[in-house]
Amino acid sequence: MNTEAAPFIRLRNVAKTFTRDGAEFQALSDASFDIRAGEFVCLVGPSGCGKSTLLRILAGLLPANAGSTVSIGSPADPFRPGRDVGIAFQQPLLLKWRRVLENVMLPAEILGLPMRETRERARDLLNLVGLSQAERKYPYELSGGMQQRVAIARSLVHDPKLVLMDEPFGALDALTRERMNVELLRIWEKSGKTIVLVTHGIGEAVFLGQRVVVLTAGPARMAADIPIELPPQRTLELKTSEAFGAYSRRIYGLLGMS
Ligand SMILES: Nc1ncnc2c1ncn2[C@@H]1O[C@H](COP(=O)(O)OP(=O)(O)OP(=O)(O)O)[C@@H](O)[C@H]1O
Repeated sequence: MNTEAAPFIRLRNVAKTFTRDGAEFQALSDASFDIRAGEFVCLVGPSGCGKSTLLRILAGLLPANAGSTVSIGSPADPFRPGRDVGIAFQQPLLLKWRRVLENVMLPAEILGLPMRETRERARDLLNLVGLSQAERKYPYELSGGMQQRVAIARSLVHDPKLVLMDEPFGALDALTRERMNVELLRIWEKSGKTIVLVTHGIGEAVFLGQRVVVLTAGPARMAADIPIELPPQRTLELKTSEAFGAYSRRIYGLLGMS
């Protein structure tokens, strides 16, 4: 008997074809990998290789081609895409007329979850992202990094099983981005969520991911699924280590950049 727990997400031969100007266009082909519950997986690859397409398939926003297997959750604990997914994008997309706390509460409000518990949870999350002093501020009063922290708190407020992040730090300056990477790992450890994060940054993927899935363009396909065996306590010094450099070089090589 197989005693190993079934993965939380199972992808087999996932492909997506779009029709453009009357012709078929392959945006993603043959993505096959598993994600365990609580794992942090990064998807890395050049522009147009199908990263966001894969994220949209995981979010249940886009159907994959026939023949693809996308299985999330289990029959005993079925996955409900609208309810169980939290999303953070490159732009924080906060509502400018709502205060920080009210922005964080929004997904739970839309889902009709109880307000009192939601407010408490939103406060806990603002504390987790280091913004408990800012709950009554408006988005324009916050820096870009602070706004992105609000967006991360918002993605967690309805207690989703899966958090999908599409270049969440792409709009931030390099130093804030590095700081947010460390913060995100801390938030992930505390929240125990399964996170799938899309990035163009090879260093960012190696630093954050327990695994890095490499996608290539022209044609779009999955090139590798690499376990990152670096110490669990990831500090910025790690980025100068030999092991970190070796993982990064391997991914640059897969992307034809070395
Ligand atoms: N709805 C759609 N209809 C037609 N083509 C699409 C659609 N969505 C995406 N594409 C195309 O599929 C390809 C993959 O797009 P996708 O956004 O997944 O790439 P990406 O790797 O996330 O790129 P980037 O890093 O630039 O965001 C692109 O060529 C894109 O133009």
